[in-house]
Amino acid sequence: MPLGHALDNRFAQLCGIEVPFSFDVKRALDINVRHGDFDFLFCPLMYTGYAPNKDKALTLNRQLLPYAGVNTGVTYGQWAGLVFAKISPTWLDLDSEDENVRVNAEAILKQQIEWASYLSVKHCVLPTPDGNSCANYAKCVNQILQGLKNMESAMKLLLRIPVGMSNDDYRPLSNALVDSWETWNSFRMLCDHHSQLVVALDIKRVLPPENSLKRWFGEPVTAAILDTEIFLTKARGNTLYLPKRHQKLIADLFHLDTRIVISEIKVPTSAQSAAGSKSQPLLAYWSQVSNIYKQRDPVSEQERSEFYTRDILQPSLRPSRNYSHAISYDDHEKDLVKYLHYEIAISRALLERVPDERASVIATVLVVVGAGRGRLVHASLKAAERTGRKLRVYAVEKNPQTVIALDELIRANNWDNTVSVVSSDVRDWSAPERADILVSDFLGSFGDNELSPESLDAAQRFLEKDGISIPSSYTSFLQPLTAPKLYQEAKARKDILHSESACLVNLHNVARLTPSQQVFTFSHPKCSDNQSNQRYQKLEFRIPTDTGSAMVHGFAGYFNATLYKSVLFGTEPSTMTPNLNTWLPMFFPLRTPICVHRGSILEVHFWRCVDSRKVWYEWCVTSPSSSPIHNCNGRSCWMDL
Ligand SMILES: C[S@@+](CC[C@H](N)C(=O)[O-])C[C@H]1O[C@@H](n2cnc3c(N)ncnc32)[C@H](O)[C@@H]1O
Repeated sequence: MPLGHALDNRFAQLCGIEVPFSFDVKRALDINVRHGDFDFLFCPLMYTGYAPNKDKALTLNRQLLPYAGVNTGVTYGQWAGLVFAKISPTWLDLDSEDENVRVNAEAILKQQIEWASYLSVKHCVLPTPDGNSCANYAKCVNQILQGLKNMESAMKLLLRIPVGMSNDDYRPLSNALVDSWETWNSFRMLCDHHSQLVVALDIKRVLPPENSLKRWFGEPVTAAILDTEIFLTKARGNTLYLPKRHQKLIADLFHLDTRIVISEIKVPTSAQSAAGSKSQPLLAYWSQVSNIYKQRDPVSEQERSEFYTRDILQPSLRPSRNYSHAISYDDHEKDLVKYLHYEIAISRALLERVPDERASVIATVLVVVGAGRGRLVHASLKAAERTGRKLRVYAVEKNPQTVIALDELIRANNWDNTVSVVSSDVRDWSAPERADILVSDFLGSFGDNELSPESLDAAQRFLEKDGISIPSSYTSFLQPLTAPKLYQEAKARKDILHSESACLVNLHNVARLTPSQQVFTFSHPKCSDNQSNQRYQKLEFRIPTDTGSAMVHGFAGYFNATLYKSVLFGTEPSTMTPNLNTWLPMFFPLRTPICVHRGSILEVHFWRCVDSRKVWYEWCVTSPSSSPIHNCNGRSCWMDL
């Protein structure tokens, strides 16, 4: 049973089969998909043995070419959903010195795509370009891509790119070898990053180093073709298996929604006996892939709910304008992990501040600044109960709508004796007494990007000299990314605003090129009122030598916060707190992507700028080449004070 059907997902294209040319596509579909184990067919649409007359240029559309699929009874729905068309490579020498060969190749490439489009095929796999010379090939594909824009069916062109080496090619790593990622990169740059040009990876037996492989996780890898030669046979029992690294690669590709294709083209006869059936020689290969799919970690509810937000640029929050709708609070309040961390931090602060013997006499003054609908007030009261300490709470909130809900919560729970609701901006509030503990939740995805430093500066004037701020510090982090999808999205808007605005993104189809590095740290309470909230940081990211070259489309931004002493949480990937859901990573784009080479240094400058009305970031790259300084004077994105 096809993998998609077996998993109750009849329309999923999870595992396909590459078959040789056949005029009778319906029969091939019946054998492999309808009555077989595969979700789709990957097949040539033109007889592969066909060769045009080398001495004569073809007249486009005049010559009848040997196509498959003519009058075969395959429905348009089946062409669209069950067939990936393979554009035959044998005579497609689009960069030939010989003009006739080149012109014929151009004509036949176009005709094949037109034929596929006429049949409603949605995926056409293009032959691998020659790494040394492919400009004319790219020019033809680019012309086709421009034509596709206006067509109803959004056909994708998959460029077939080998990854690793087959046994025959194997030599210890040599500089002379063309890095296939570079071939892909130069081809997509020639086609101006067109979103319908994607990748079909040809997975080979000997895989490149881990970092080099990881680059593909940022690319639009729509299919991965597994040659049967990558499967090994156990000495005893004749059982097929996949090497560990291939297993992991396939699992990672499934995670990116890549379709896996098993190629029937070179099935060894030994495999037929391993499969135990001559009629279905690929069953054993299919089982290996299917097991990898079934063994993936189950998708959590949270992941499922975030599925449709993957790799979509969302405007970053602006504290002065957000939280005007109840829904913003609904989203925040779902994060139980966040509130639990606050509760633990407040408990520890209470225990250290008030000794056991004075617990019944001392009431700690705790101010929640930006109390929202009261979740931090609740966490504070739970901490008091848990530690047996007394509290006097002020809940300060500037949004009058939210204050209604906050007030309601306090009265409904009979907390009025302990909690006073203050409907005011904290900057304008005259506190009736000094606070021992200040609890706030102004952190943004990049730590300080929702004006936590400025808001807490205003609150510090009513904090006791030895008072505690929760959080007590937070640090932002940056990490260079390959993220062509995000780049395409920003570019499609065709304005400077989108190409240099920091956004929130559920990062999925991206490659993280180096570990992240710290950018700005803020601590509270501040030692001196004069300490500025402006910051400047220069960072140097070294691209690992086994990565090869890579494209940087921008930077992911994260944060880590210390709530109180050892109570920490954050989103920085190497230390991130599990199930902390409030914050998506930030994305700081580059207007023009920058190519970095293995072992090189990527030098980045980041500024946090402040004037009397607003706060904003500016950023640029100065090595290996210089970018413009982005978001000059906060012209595209800023936070109002
Ligand atoms: C991220 S929400 C947190 C709400 C609440 N603490 C929670 O955890 O559900 C931040 C809240 O701070 C409020 N706020 C922002 N700046 C403020 C200021 N200067 N004074 C008072 N409240 C402020 C906003 O209106 C919003 O309700």
